Amino acid sequence: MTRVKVCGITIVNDAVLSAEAGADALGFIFAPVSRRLVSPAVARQAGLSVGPGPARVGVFMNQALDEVLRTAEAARVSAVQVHGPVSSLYVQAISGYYPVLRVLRPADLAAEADVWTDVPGVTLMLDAPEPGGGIPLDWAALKAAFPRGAWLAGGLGPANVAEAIRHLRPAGVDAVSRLEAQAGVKEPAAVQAFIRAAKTA
Ligand SMILES: O=C(O)c1ccccc1N[C@@H]1O[C@H](COP(=O)(O)O)[C@@H](O)[C@H]1O
Repeated sequence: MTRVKVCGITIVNDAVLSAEAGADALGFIFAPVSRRLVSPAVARQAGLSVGPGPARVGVFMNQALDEVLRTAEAARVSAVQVHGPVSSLYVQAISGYYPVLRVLRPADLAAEADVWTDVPGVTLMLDAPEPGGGIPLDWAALKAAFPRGAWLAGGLGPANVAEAIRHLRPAGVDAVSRLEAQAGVKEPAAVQAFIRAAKTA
């Protein structure tokens, strides 16, 4: 069954409702550019409030390695998601401490996907060039190159996630924009419908 990540949690109660709806992972964005920026303290409290079930993923973009590790520790996340043009050494360093979701854009696939094939602790995720922008990828065009075991993000929501899964059979799906009432605030019905649609696809 496809695993489901609900990203951009900024409120403890949104973590609880996502976990109750069946989310396998919750995303906490620590990239300062994001409209869904959350503090490590709130992320930590949210993690404590959902019990041992869902993974807690810290999301970073173009941030220094020591900042990533310090923030992840303070927030007590269980995995780290890495966006941006960082080196493989940077990703490998983080994977010594946390399972990593390494996010690539379709344009990066040819150069970078093979680097991470069968590397323990690193899982690929395909996302649109503008993370958190709500723009879907061209699933049909990606089909031939989509790496086995990779996750999919980019403009996914209740209305299109089943179709995306049918095209690419990702190991997991991830969404933000289409699950929100406003930036950083979840729309409970959308979260529930997204998880239901992904799990039954
Ligand atoms: O959502 C953000 O603000 C964000 C900022 C910086 C890095 C990642 C961010 N979000 C990631 O965007 C994708 C999906 O977004 P959407 O569903 O297309 O809106 C997902 O990987 C989030 O973790």
